[in-house]
Amino acid sequence: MVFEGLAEKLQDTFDKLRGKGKLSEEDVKSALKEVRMSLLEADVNYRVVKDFINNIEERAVGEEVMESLTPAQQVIKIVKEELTELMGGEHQEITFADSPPTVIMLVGLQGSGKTTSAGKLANHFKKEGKSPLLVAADVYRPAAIDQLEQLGKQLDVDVFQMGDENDPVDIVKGAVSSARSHDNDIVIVDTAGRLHIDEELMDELSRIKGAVDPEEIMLVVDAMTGQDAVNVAERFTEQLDIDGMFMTKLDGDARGGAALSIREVTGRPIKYAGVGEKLNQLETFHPDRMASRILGMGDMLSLIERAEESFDEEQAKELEEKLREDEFTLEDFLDQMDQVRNMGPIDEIMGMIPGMGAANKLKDIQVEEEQLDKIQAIIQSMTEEERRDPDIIDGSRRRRIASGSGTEIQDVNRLLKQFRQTRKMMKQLNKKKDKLSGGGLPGGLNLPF
Ligand SMILES: Nc1nc2c(ncn2[C@@H]2O[C@H](COP(=O)(O)OP(=O)(O)OP(=O)(O)O)[C@@H](O)[C@H]2O)c(=O)[nH]1
Repeated sequence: MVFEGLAEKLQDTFDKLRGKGKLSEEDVKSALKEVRMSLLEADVNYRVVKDFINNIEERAVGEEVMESLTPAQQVIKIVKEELTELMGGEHQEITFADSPPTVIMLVGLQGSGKTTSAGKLANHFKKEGKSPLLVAADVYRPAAIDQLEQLGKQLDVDVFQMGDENDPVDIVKGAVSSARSHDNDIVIVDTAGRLHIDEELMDELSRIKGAVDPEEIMLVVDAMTGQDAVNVAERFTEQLDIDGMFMTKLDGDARGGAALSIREVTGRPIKYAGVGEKLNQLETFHPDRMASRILGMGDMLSLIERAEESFDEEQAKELEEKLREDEFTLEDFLDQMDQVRNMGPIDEIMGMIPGMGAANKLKDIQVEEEQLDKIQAIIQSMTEEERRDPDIIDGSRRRRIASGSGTEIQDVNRLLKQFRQTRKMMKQLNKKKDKLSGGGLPGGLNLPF
């Protein structure tokens, strides 16, 4: 889960503070000492931690907070505000061109996730109704061109390429004029990466920048590389004057050192985050929501957005219809489960629900994940007919399904019972909803478990 280790420690510190009632200056100072340690252990840049703690101390150790009715809450509120500020305050949008196309140039080291992120951005903008063009400007790694072509096919997005024998500057120029004539309003350029920053790479990127004057130079950095990512970002900012960052692999970053330091060190904000390998696993980066998640206060807005990225509008409508007509089958149950799992690991999803965030409450989630695997295996072991009409599943069929899925007969029984209850509940919920609003459940959020 994103920032799992850090979140757990900070939440422990604040739980202790909450338990105290009245706070002394000493209490606040010792809590801040713990916060400081946790941030350093999370690999946050030393200078950043120092300023951060000083700012909080200045605001928190004073009469106003100490004398308030809820001093612990006040301290936590200040920490949340400062964490938000640390990550850049308000979410920063990319700059769109007055007259399209908007050119987004993705830069970064090899393996940072540039090509995948280009695909994610194209998918994201397409869902917003735009018409993106992906540009293959990495001519040194022929596989990168193929990879982009594949992504384009998968997403049904246009790809511009001129093979690997042309100058990237000419390719990008060609792409921009092609976008103009084909009404592509966003051009996403996948540039070459190197293992290390070198003059040749920077020179090429500068030439592309000079030739097409992109609205947005976005550095793709890998969160898992911690302070190395921060150093890379510093160099790219100095040499190329980047506008913002796409931080990848945040899903695997339990510490959070790069995400928490990079804006303060470079002065450039994170605009998007990658939270998985799949193309819908992109998050618009909102510092306040991220701070809220770290402090265990949940993040419903990102959860809803993630659902919107993952759920297919058409499927949602179909499902709603089925629920209404009472035709919801185990097949649909399985589809829904797939879609929910598509949103990301269950612990991460749960962490976005207010009150569920406390990382220590999420320890059981691993078990939940196994439970979901089991359910999936059971349904997959049924025949099509059984999935459509579970009432025909008698004793001997149950035995067959259990052995086919490597589960116990009780597991099959439990699932069938749960399914019947869900169906009943959905029907009632739909009736109520109909009465209240004359409409069905909101698209895509009909979770059957
Ligand atoms: N878990 C996770 N993996 C990611 C994410 N973004 C990219 N990856 C993975 O990181 C690896 C490298 O991604 P690429 O997109 O090929 O990297 P690249 O920067 O284009 O590489 P070069 O073309 O060599 O410069 C792939 O295995 C991706 O699936 C992310 O947000 N989370």
